[in-house]
Amino acid sequence: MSPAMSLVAETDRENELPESQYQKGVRHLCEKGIEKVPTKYILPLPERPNLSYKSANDININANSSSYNLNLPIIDFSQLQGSNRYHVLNSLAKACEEYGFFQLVNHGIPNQVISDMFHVAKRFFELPFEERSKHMSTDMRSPAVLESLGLLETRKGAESENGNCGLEEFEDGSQLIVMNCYPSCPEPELTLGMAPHSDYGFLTLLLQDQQVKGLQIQHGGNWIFSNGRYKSVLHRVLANSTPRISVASLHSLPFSSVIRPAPKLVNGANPSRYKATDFASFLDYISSCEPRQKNFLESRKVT
Ligand SMILES: O=C(O)CCC(=O)C(=O)O
Ligand SMILES: [Fe+2]
Repeated sequence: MSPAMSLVAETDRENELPESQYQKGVRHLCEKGIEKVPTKYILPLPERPNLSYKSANDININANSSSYNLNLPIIDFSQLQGSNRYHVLNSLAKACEEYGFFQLVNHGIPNQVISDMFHVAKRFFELPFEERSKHMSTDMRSPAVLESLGLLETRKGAESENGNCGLEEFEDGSQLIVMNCYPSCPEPELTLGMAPHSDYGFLTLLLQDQQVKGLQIQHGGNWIFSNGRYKSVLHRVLANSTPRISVASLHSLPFSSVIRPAPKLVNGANPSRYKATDFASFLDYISSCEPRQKNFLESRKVT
């Protein structure tokens, strides 16, 4: 679409809704039967997904690979306990360093549990707005928080008394389950399902819709805990004319922990590249309007 044509598309929007309707979330807007993407969600041209041409920096992640898709490293979880452990651990480290993403197979989670999870998420999002909105809260410590897009269920472990950044701290760490609902979008080429962001924390396990694709990752971004060795990669989700649900389980240290590069990875030759940070700073950052590319880690870089 040429810039002139896009200008016409952006100014020719009828039936814009009152601001109060937007605060009720995108799913609510879609339930109202919108036929065009409201102006406030239309992205400037350079930030829109180019659905016919994928930039070399964008990598689509989905179950059935197409010509644009990168072959993601595959980690066989069942082999982690066997004689192949050393090899699998090496592949895991390489995947985290090179891509910041991998596909986990033979994880042992029963198919029934996975389909129940999707079923529960779907049932929740199908509830009337009045029911869903009972869970609306900005307090991340409440057991369930409804944001405009998804439902977060938070579980906070006991605080660790150990101040170092060893893996044992994760045993008492925090888990956040995010159920994302991407309703059918009338004009997927004008917007995104989820803006570019990097996840906070140690590891995100993502359960994706097998039928509807949308997740894209970009090369770049660094993860604070590893002092830049393992990446918390920038990723985004395309809008789609078919509704999509995903469930992300974010595993991290206790919410109150201060996170900094692991002392073992910092020395004279490799000085700390990131400022210490905590979960509250992350929440402040992602709820701020700028910048659009929400790479929290970049914002914590020592300049
Ligand atoms: O929906 C997806 O595939 C990704 C969701 C995501 O990036 C997130 O919840 O942080
Ligand atoms: Fe994410």
